[in-house]
Amino acid sequence: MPASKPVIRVRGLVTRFGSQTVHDGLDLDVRRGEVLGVVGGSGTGKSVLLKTIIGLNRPAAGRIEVLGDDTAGLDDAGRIRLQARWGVLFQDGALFSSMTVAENIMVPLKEHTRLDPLTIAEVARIKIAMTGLPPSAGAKYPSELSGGMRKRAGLARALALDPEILFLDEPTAGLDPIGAAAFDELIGNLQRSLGLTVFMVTHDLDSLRAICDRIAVLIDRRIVVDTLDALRLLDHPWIREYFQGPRGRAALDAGAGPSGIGA
Ligand SMILES: Nc1ncnc2c1ncn2[C@@H]1O[C@H](COP(=O)(O)OP(=O)(O)OP(=O)(O)O)[C@@H](O)[C@H]1O
Repeated sequence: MPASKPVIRVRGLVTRFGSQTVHDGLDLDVRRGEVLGVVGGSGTGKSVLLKTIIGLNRPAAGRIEVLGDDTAGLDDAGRIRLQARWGVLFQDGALFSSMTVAENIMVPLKEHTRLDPLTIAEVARIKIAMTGLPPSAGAKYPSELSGGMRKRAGLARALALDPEILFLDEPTAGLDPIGAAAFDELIGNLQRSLGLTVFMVTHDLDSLRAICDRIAVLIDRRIVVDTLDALRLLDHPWIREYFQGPRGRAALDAGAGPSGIGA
């Protein structure tokens, strides 16, 4: 794929639930290797956008291309092949509670590869180590882990198939500030070392500053996307309140932006 072609390309997206229109002609390009933070007021359709891009929600209109494939035009086999090229971490980790962490990580490997059981177990061990969990976490059930460890386990499962794109839905929600900062650092390190493209829905201003190259703001059922510094200058009431309010200023003035690829 040429470097200029976006990894995710959304055009004219319309999403409706009954009479409620959540997205109305939304356009978005996500560039290869960037960390895109998706923000917006509560109920503006951030999670629905993520779910629509990964095919869990059917749009009313519009076109979504992921890694060059028009997602609406895929047959079952094509969809399964594409799904193997992304990983998703939902807010609560979405782990299977009846399986150990290692077994959770093995699920996509068993579904999408023909690796032998010993290799699958070895890959699970590697993913556990990559996400900063102790080796002993592999044999534990999700209920035996802290919230932060559960997120790491969910991340390990999302990375099981060495995806090109990582979708994160509020990855630091529910973590204390130290846990959240450590998780941001982990995502940033993994993104750089693995060359991931990251689509991250978040409310966390610290995460935006720490690891996002660009920010997509859901406003008026569409998206405005730019660097943090450029967005902060925009004269829109929600953006002003979000970035220039006391919490925004405290978080964003605490340090410079990431040294990522920028706009
Ligand atoms: N399956 C569904 N059926 C009907 N309405 C839905 C469904 N999923 C989402 N919605 C509605 O779509 C809107 C956008 O929801 P979404 O979860 O994307 O918001 P969000 O921006 O992620 O909000 P928050 O920041 O509060 O999590 C909301 O009004 C929600 O009630």
